Amino acid sequence: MTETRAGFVALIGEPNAGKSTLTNRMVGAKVSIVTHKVQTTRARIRGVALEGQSQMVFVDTPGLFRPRRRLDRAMVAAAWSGAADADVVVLMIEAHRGITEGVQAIIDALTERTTANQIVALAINKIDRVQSEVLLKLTQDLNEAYDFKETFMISAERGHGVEALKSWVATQVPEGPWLYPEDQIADLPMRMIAAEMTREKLTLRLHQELPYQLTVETEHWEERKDGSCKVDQKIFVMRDGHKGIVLGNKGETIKAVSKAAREELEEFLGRRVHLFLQVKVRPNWLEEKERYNEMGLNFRDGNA
Ligand SMILES: Nc1nc2c(ncn2[C@@H]2O[C@H](COP(=O)(O)OP(=O)(O)OP(=O)(O)O)[C@@H](O)[C@H]2O)c(=O)[nH]1
Repeated sequence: MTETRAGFVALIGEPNAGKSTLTNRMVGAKVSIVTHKVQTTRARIRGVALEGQSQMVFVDTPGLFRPRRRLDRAMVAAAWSGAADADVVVLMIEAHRGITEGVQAIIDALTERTTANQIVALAINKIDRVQSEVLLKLTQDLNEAYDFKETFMISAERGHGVEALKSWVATQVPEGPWLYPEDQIADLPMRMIAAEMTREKLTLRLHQELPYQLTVETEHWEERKDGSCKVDQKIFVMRDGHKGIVLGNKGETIKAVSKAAREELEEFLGRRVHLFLQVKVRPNWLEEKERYNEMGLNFRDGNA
């Protein structure tokens, strides 16, 4: 009864189906610190959601059906790998678009690409955009086309049906220990995650040169009316010489880092980001950082 459950959940669907919106809703504020650390493994982890004793790890299937005109077989095969490891696969469809060519292609591939152990469900999204008759007919047609274990009608944006879907998925992931310890999925303010992303890109770019001698802080986060956000970050280094290294020849290092971090943040948030990086020399940041960490720790423990 109190057995823990944990598993991988893949949301698949055509671009724009609402996968990011749904993930964000299900994961909520609990964005995962592992998100950007586990990316090098096969599937990219979008977030970890908890429901009761269940841990659901949402994996991304990047660019699954992007080639809209001609579905290049090799490309689709590669993209399916994210879904292949998932315990639960949720196909997301846009209600108002119905069974498009792309949706049909995914359904055709489902039988071949999924194994008997995998649970495949259907989520018809954007139900706010259609009449109920249309929805019922679509549900029927889709379930004739494929034997989905369960069908959900949702509006990821408005939140309708999302809780039902989440609770159901929680019961479908296999019994077993959690995949990520709870302290790794503690609430992390988005600012910290964004800073961590930039720090990681710097570390990757600079290799051994100064991995732990710099720190990144998000100073300002502004939500813009057009849906994008503006993020200002400061990179603190200990010496003038380090500043030069971080900037690189004609600023090329900082430019590359900024681009990589921005792209990752955009993908994570599912929207446009304007990222501004500034390098500052602050000889004592290491000690300050320790205090900061301590505060961060207290912040998390503060719930108790
Ligand atoms: N009307 C309506 N719009 C929605 C709903 N869910 C998502 N959207 C919108 O659909 C668009 C695409 O949503 P995303 O979540 O970015 O879709 P995605 O599947 O992650 O897209 P890719 O990243 O291109 O694969 C956004 O403009 C959302 O605001 C919904 O329930 N109703």
